[in-house]
Amino acid sequence: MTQPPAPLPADPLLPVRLRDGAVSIEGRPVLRHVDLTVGAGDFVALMGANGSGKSTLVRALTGLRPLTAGRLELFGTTLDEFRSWERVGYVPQRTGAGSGVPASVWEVVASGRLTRRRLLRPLGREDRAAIADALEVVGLADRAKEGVSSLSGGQQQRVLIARALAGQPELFFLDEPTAGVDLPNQHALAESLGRLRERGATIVLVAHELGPLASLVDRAVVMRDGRVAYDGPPLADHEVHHPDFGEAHSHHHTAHEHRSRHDHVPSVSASLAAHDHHPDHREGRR
Ligand SMILES: Nc1ncnc2c1ncn2[C@@H]1O[C@H](COP(=O)(O)OP(=O)(O)OP(=O)(O)O)[C@@H](O)[C@H]1O
Repeated sequence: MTQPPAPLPADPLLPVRLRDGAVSIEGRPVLRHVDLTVGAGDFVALMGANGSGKSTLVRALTGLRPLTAGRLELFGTTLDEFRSWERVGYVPQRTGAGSGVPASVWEVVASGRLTRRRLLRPLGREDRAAIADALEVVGLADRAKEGVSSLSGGQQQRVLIARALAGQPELFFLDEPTAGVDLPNQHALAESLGRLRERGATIVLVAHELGPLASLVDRAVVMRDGRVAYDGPPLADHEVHHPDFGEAHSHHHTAHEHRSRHDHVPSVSASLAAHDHHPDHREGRR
């Protein structure tokens, strides 16, 4: 008989703590026995093959997909009781963000301010400043008036990030922000995320390959078949996709262990480090 996990003392300093999490979809187990702790200021990459459960895990961590078992706490509060959603930003997988939507870049980013605004109040000075700042961070301040659909895929991705940013969350989840994004825009994205990280944000993102993000990531969590197969310093992209990859690499850390490991150097081949990028290479920059 399996015992439910005993609750640990709440730790409001931990943005995410999932213990023995499971998700079943239509009776099929998609996540099993997932333990994941994310400390304040961590930059975690969720990696793994297609269908390994990365997106489902992110949805579970944002409360969008209910856990069928386990215990999830955000900032030390169990999901059932958690109300501070303004502290959490979520950038879903891009599905043609602007296609057919006649909204301007500014409008889309302003919509991310809704969680902070009081109901039916017009945007105040603080709201406008947060929107302008978010556009600045993603390098699209000069495109604010343009229609989202006129932007490239990579720029649309940055609009979505700015929308989440406008709400000034402390914890960001991004699902495959670099998917379908060309290399110059991946660099621009890495720069934006680097700025967020400098501000002390906690970032959890799904990535197939790290590319220009490699120099930012301080921990990789590799999913395999609905389980965490590896949790530790980033691996080179070819290691993650190696067919022999599996339990032998498993290396779970407790919150305490993790906090003491902040100074390790990512072992990823970071040949495309963000700082090598010249701003003129940014797509759409004028
Ligand atoms: N809404 C759904 N209905 C049915 N099955 C689903 C649903 N969402 C996910 N699954 C299944 O759960 C498994 C994990 O999917 P998930 O999207 O989490 O994987 P992933 O690692 O994010 O994959 P990808 O890299 O392709 O996005 C897959 O087998 C998928 O088919």
